[in-house]
Amino acid sequence: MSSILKIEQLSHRYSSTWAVRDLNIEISQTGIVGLLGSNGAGKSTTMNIICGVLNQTEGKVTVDGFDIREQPEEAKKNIGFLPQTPPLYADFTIDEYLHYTANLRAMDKTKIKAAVEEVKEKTGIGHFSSRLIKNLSGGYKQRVGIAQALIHKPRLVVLDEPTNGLDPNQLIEARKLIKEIAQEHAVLLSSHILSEIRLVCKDVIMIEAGRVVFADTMDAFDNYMQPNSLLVMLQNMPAEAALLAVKGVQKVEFLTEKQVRIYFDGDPGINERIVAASMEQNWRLKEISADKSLLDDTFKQLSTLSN
Ligand SMILES: Nc1ncnc2c1ncn2[C@@H]1O[C@H](COP(=O)(O)OP(=O)(O)OP(=O)(O)O)[C@@H](O)[C@H]1O
Repeated sequence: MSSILKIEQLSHRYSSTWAVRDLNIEISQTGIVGLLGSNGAGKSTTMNIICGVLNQTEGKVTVDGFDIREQPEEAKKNIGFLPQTPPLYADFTIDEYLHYTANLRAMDKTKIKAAVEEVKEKTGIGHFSSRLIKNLSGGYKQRVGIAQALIHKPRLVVLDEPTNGLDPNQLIEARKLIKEIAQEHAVLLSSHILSEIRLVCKDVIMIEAGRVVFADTMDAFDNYMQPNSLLVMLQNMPAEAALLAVKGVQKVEFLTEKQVRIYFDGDPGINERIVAASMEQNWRLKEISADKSLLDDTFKQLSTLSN
């Protein structure tokens, strides 16, 4: 399969500080790839370079085989971009705006009308066609932003923090829409929120201080990010001191009569030691599992450490 996006040895410097260093990324199929990183990690810089908004200091980016710097017009035919602040015109209606963006994309004039209808249908904004953009809710403005990124049917759709600032209902709708889009397009989506990336992405690229620190499937990421707490169900709950006596246990938090959260030092041998202690002291262990609910915190700690 031909590569949709290929980034080779990409580096970018703003005056004296490097925002991106030696980045290599390849996307060859539809689906959603998450670009995860804390604030200032280099996500927007990378996306702006991919989309030809910013010229890189070093390295090469090709989209659908075209170099974004050397053949920008060809490359941009296959890029749809939703920047962090959507480029909307408040005094345009949805229809006016989408016709305008289609013209900016130098689309074949005879195809624009049908393309506008199709993208409105896809993003669920058809019923607001003649409403001014300034009178739309945040969630609908975001949809219009996504619609302009899709209008020319690019192979690659780049969404910079698309779920930022949405309320819980809008979030659910936006995730659903992005998943639908990913059936036909390769989507690169950035976020600084791990749980957000987990909800929508199959693959994740984590960057910190401009460098890739992890790139694989979301499942592999969960294994890489070993949580340092466990959820343990015990029929005969012991006293705190008995749990703290198990080697590696640093803190315990009783959640219910039978469930306890155990914080440990990161040594994976903890499971076996808890099982052994339970057998010896008749705690009647029912279940022991990695505590994924705190992974967001682990991610925050990891990203602070690498800064
Ligand atoms: N125009 C600029 N001039 C100078 N430095 C910049 C500029 N834009 C970004 N930076 C710096 O480059 C680094 C990467 O920024 P970037 O915006 O790419 O990160 P990010 O991961 O997108 O973070 P955020 O989510 O906060 O936008 C940061 O240290 C930032 O301060």
